[in-house]
Amino acid sequence: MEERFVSPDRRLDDLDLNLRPKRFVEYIGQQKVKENLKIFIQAAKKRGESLDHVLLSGPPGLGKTTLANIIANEMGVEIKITSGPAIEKPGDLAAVLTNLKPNDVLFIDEIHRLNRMIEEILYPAMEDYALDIVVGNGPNARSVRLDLPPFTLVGATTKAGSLTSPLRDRFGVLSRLSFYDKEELAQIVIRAAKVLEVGIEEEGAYEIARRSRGTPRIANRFLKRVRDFAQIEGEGIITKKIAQESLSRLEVDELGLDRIDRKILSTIIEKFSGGPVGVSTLAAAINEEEETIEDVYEPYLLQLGFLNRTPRGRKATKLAYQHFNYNFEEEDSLF
Ligand SMILES: Nc1ncnc2c1ncn2[C@@H]1O[C@H](COP(=O)(O)OP(=O)(O)OP(=O)(O)O)[C@@H](O)[C@H]1O
Ligand SMILES: [Mg+2]
Repeated sequence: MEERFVSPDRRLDDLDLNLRPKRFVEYIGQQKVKENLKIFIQAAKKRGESLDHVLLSGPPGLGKTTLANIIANEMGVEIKITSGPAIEKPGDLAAVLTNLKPNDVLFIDEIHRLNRMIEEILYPAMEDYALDIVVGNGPNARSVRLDLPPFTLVGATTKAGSLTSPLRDRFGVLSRLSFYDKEELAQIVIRAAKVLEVGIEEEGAYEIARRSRGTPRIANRFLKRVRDFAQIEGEGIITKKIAQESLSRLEVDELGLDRIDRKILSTIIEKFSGGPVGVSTLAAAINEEEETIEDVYEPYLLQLGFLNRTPRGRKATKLAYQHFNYNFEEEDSLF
């Protein structure tokens, strides 16, 4: 299968766990989020308490899992990792909760995919560090309350809007990650190049940064491919020229858009006269999952100002027409 740099498939990255920053000093960017968390962590440690529950939201690959691990490291506690879809039965959650030690971090990835029944168990756990379980059945069934140690729930989601409000309200800290700017991404690439032990010129790092759609995961994936070109066809050092040539060969344009982005926009423009078109219709037209379009591709196209979300569907903007060399006709004015 063709390689997809934008893909949220995390298995690709797990091969390089050492690329993942372990402490705040190595975690580049997200200044506001970082500064706040640092203070909350210091204060919790000073009081000898657990950190308040933290919700991390933002598009794939911006560093939510990384940050969850850093929080545990900085607190000096252990992290237990699970995910919304992995917790199927109340017993699954009870097993995780009862294994926590005081002040530990419980990381629930894709927390918007928890089912309602599990959510209900989570509420008293988050609020009172208590687990209500039903023992016995039929007329003998009764509810027993078990005490849990104080702990920190760190939830991660690409869809903060899909969280139920009772769940969202139980988080004390809501941190929203945003796309990284070019300087930050260039720093991330330079740091990763050091870890991977490949030479890189600053201009080369910027060339990768510019095309990484504000996303560290994509920057690191590009870096690894460009490294191959540099080592086989170059002198082993990533220069601007090598970075440019290899990224064009990977069909990533100078804004970091790939074949799927181009397909999304050209379809809206050619087949749907620029939109509005509903995301399900669009997904069927280009043979992609609706969720992939919404979670993976759209956030960056919206950020670039190439796409508008309207109540009736997606519209391509003038900027998109211009970038892909289409003729843009202004909408008829009523006046
Ligand atoms: N601030 C950062 N500084 C340096 N590297 C980073 C930073 N954030 C993320 N990375 C790199 O990007 C990779 C992807 O980050 P991470 O897995 O934490 O993203 P995520 O937000 O959890 O994505 P998903 O929503 O798909 O789970 C990490 O393995 C790490 O190498
Ligand atoms: Mg993650």
